Amino acid sequence: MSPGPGFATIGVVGAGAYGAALALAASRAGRTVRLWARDAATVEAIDRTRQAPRLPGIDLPAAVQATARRGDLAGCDALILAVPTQSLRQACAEMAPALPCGIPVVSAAKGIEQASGLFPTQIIAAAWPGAPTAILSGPSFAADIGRGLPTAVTLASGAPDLAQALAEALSSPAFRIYHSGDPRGVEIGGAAKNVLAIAAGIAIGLGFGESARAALVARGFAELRRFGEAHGAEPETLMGLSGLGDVVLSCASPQSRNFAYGLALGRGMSPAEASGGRLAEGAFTAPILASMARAGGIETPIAEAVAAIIAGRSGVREAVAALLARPLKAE
Ligand SMILES: NC(=O)C1=CN([C@@H]2O[C@H](COP(=O)(O)OP(=O)(O)OC[C@H]3O[C@@H](n4cnc5c(N)ncnc54)[C@H](O)[C@@H]3O)[C@@H](O)[C@H]2O)C=CC1
Ligand SMILES: O=C(CO)COP(=O)(O)O
Repeated sequence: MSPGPGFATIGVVGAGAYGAALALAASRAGRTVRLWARDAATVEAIDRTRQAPRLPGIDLPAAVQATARRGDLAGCDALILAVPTQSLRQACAEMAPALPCGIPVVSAAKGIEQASGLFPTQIIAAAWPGAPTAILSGPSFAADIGRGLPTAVTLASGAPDLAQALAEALSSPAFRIYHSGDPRGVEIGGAAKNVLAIAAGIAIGLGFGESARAALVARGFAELRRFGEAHGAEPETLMGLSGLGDVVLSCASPQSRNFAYGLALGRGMSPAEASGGRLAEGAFTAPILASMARAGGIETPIAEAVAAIIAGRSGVREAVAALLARPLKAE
């Protein structure tokens, strides 16, 4: 594919699993990519092995150049921030002074900032005034993208033309990017699905079986819709790749770190042990999502239960018993 006008060079900030996968995807779409890591050791490892430490076994092509120098991103036409949600504000603050005014900034994070209740594009807007913002989200494991398996995600911006141009610039045959003008809907799906994946993992870890998982996913999706619509999300967005699509993926697969975290909780590990040092975004999102829902009078009992377990206010069996004791009502 030949680079379209304007997006020949893409900067990716964060050389973890997803940053490396998106850098590779962008290179497959014909872009030149600068992959920025905050530590020189990661850059040295990529230069030496041509693989990112968090995405082992996947070779990065020469079009992906790793760097720890912010100045190397100055010539980029758009920036993708592939860092955890709770680090997004800091990443913006670090990058903004080094980059040209008006460069589009795309978040790939799936969560809600705990301190503020802001979604990723809102964090960028607050921390990087003047930057056009977008969100990329949808069912896509970094390893699947890396292996070139067929994957589809959504890229949304309040400026729909920007979303379309970026989606076209970053798509390739196996990595299909749909575009959307509903960033809030896309980012709410990405944030909430991680909480539901933890809940699904807990149910399976407790040995409750597949029928229980299906019930939890369906009732959890009803929560996601209530929360999303109350925050201005379009129902069609919530039913799409970034909502329903990602719920289906993350609640079904132990490849999901959030699901795996829930699985470990359900099998009796403490919240501190359960992550095994891996990022489980839903553990950070659950408490703030539940508290935002409570403040808005939105019922989210599954998110409440996950938040209570993570905070140590409830054991897994106790939390599930409370869910099962809820009054039966019209669906
Ligand atoms: N791994 C996956 O399959 C997918 C991940 N995501 C999302 O992508 C985001 C990042 O996740 P992963 O890459 O998987 O996590 P990861 O744990 O593999 O990597 C995170 C990277 O961010 C870097 N980082 C943290 N704070 C930073 C900062 N202030 N400045 C620069 N770099 C910083 C870390 O050094 C690390 O390299 C999360 O929000 C996650 O939900 C989304 C879709 C799929
Ligand atoms: O977001 C993802 C898949 O779409 C990755 O899920 P985990 O962060 O749970 O691994």
